Amino acid sequence: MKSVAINGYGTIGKRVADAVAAQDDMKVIGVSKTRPNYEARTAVEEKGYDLYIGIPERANQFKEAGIEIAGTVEDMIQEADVVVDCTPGTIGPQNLEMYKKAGVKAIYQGGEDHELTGLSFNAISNYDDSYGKDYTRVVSCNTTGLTRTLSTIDPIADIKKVRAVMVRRGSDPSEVKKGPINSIVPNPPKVPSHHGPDVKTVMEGIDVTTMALLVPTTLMHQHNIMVEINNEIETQEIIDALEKRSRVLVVDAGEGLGSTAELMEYAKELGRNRNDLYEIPVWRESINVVGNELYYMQAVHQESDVVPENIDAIRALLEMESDNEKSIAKTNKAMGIL
Ligand SMILES: NC(=O)C1=CN([C@@H]2O[C@H](COP(=O)(O)OP(=O)(O)OC[C@H]3O[C@@H](n4cnc5c(N)ncnc54)[C@H](O)[C@@H]3O)[C@@H](O)[C@H]2O)C=CC1
Ligand SMILES: O=C(OP(=O)(O)O)[C@H](O)COP(=O)(O)O
Repeated sequence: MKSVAINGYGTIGKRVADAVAAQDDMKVIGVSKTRPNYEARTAVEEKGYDLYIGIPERANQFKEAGIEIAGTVEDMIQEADVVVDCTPGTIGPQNLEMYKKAGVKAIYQGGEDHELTGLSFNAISNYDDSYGKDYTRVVSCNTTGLTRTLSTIDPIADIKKVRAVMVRRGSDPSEVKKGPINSIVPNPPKVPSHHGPDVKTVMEGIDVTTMALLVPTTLMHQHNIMVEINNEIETQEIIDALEKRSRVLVVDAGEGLGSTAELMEYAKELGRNRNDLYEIPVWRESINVVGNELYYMQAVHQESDVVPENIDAIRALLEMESDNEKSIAKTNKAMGIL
């Protein structure tokens, strides 16, 4: 049983904690917060996690709020085999020295640059690269979505180049101070966005360029993907491959799943923890091979698709399972992923 610490208990961290707790070969030894808010309280009182604080000077604030703490982040990581760093992008790099000093392995998230760890992770495309290593980075939610479908398509279609337009959610549901609320914003306004270069960190040699914009929605990103392919292939072969791939769902707009809102409603029907949709839904009607070009559209539940990837990254770093498909299957089973 391996011991996992989760540093930063926000959108991603709280989901990673629950996903770790659902596995039979690893356990949560602590989670961390910087403020005594409702997430800190539920972590302790509802979930039963030991809570550590990221800013030691704030111990009194937790005491005054009546939220029990077990120590500081430095204390937490002493006991861990691996720490999953789910702090915001600006904090993560500062933590690396602390992890090195404590001799603990660490997994970062997609808000960090690839250069921080020199290694990035996706369970389907490059699990082996992180096997036994000290530090890796699970690529961002959008990059994970692109990588899952492209690495399923490449072996049968032989991808020549990819061009994608990424429609990104403006903010997460609880981010009340972020927008846009009445605008479509090229973001970044320059091309490429970070997603194309990021896919290259987990799919060596792929030619992929992306452009991105923000829209006023809080749940799900949406991708429009154009792929030039070398192999002659039928549309149905692409559909079959995507249907076989776990963590990817071919969905029918005609069955009432024609929008991101309906997909999130579908996730509620599935009865998942927090109504999460860990899989990447691809609209069946959009999948179309025309000559040497493949077109498709997909969506990404930004809060959850990277969560199972973090579990597989733990198994890779700690050499708990050498076969990526076995780790993926084990994670999927524990989390009820299709
Ligand atoms: N929200 C999303 O849609 C996704 C986020 N990511 C990445 O995951 C990472 C975390 O993002 P979120 O969970 O959205 O952020 P968040 O803001 O929801 O949560 C961050 C957590 O870190 C805590 N924190 C802040 N400073 C800290 C410190 N010094 N020590 C310990 N904890 C500290 C905060 O209190 C908060 O609990 C980022 O790299 C982000 O880019 C990746 C995929 C999707
Ligand atoms: O990794 C994400 O998106 P991204 O892949 O578009 O950077 C997450 O949705 C977090 O994005 P944010 O850093 O804008 O909150």
